[in-house]
Amino acid sequence: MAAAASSSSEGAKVLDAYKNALATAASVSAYAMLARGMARELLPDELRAAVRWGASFVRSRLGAREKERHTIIIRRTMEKNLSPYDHGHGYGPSNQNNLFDAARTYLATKLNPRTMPRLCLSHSRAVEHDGSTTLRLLLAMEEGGSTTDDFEGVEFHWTYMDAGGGDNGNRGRGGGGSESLELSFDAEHAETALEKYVPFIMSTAEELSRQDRALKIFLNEGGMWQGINHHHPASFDTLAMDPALKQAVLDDLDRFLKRKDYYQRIGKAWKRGYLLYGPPGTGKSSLVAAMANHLRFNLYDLDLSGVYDNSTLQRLLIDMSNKSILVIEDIDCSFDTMSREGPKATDTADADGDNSVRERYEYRDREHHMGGYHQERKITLSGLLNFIDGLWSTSGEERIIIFTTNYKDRLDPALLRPGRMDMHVYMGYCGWDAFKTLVRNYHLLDDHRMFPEIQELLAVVEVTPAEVSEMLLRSEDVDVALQVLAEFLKERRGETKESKHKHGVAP
Ligand SMILES: Nc1ncnc2c1ncn2[C@@H]1O[C@H](COP(=O)(O)OP(=O)(O)OP(=O)(O)O)[C@@H](O)[C@H]1O
Repeated sequence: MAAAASSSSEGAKVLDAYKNALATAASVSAYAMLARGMARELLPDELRAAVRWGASFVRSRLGAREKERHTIIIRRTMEKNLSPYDHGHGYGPSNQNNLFDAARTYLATKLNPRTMPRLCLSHSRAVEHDGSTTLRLLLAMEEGGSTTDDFEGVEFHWTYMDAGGGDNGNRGRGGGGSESLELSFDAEHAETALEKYVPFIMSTAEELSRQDRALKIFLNEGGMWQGINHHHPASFDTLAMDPALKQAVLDDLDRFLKRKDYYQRIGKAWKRGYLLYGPPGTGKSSLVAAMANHLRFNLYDLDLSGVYDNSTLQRLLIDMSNKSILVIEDIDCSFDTMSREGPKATDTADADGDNSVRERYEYRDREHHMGGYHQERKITLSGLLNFIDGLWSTSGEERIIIFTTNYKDRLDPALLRPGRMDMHVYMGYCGWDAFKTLVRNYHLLDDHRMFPEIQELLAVVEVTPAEVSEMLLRSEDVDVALQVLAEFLKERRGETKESKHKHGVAP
């Protein structure tokens, strides 16, 4: 009985001790919570940081050692003495840290408004290389906000800090000196961060800005470029042309974009030349627009009749921005085939005393009436080609030059020489594949009972995509439109037969 009493009092003691321990634990955690709350309210930032450091130090001594972390601070503006462009003029746009802008543009694609409860949204006006502006909507983190990005299996942690307090995204360029982005990662990944991740951010941001940019077309007037917005709807999807050729052009453009290092390594100007040829109305201009839209490059449409000497041409070429396309349409009309070189004394008349050669040179040297006075036209094709080769090999990147012509056989051999134009693209009459693209564009149609008849007709009739487009647009009713097209093709077939018969050609 005594034993039983003693064991029950032992049990009560154990229970009491357990209860006490529980009460102590509860009050410790309550105090800890209370202390954390008070510390948040009362302690200054520096002291809180010191306490955090102390806690992490104790943790690292007591528990498993934490991995060492590194942090890179990317400030919005560079320190005065760090800016390579600052020559003591104080802060200005030259102090803008491009990496900050690039990181913000990149991070905007990583922020998810569905999962992140607080984000900033700004509508900013970005200034492009050519001085034009583009409006951009940008999501950004608010002060103290953070996000994690996974790159090649490594976690990169981003935090946005603003010692000046908020107002994210509404500052003018050069303002916001207290803003920064902090990039932290495990120390062992420092190399990946600097050598891969940061360059990846820069190139991704550049690509994103390129996609955003409003395109422009510049025309030369009075020796200067005048730009207007370029909203041509042509795309490689809507372009009616041989599918294999279309793919080859697309692949060539994409390869060109990716080859900066390659061009640098082989010491060649980062440029590419295309010669587009074919009858009128086969889509050469449409292809130029599709290329500009695909690359998001501005177009510079050079009208050589407005360029009177090589120095004007040189200025125009120098004034072009990078990532642009220079187009010279109907190149066969811009130069006489013999005007490539200057006239030599012996060339002024040919062996028979015929003056035709001289006359042809005179095309080049003919005086042009310009604004009330006469000026000699001195621009030559060799001048043009040399300027382009020379200038672009020393300045300018990602340049494309496109010549178009309806008559390739009339072109100067200098232009057709291998290596001069990288790709010759023939834009031909409307074939079956091109027709299917057009009918899909205009009538959202992939099949129709009249297709076999039209396919047969297209195999024997020379008709341009422009003519087919016109017939397809005659009616919104696809049955009527296809009927109109079939009639047109039959008529053209009849004309062709008649003409062959007249000229004694076997049909
Ligand atoms: N291959 C094509 N794909 C889609 N549409 C085309 C094509 N070819 C012509 N078109 C239509 O015809 C119109 C005129 O074509 P475009 O100006 O591109 O031809 P072009 O070959 O440049 O003619 P030109 O030699 O007379 O300048 C275009 O606006 C477009 O609507």
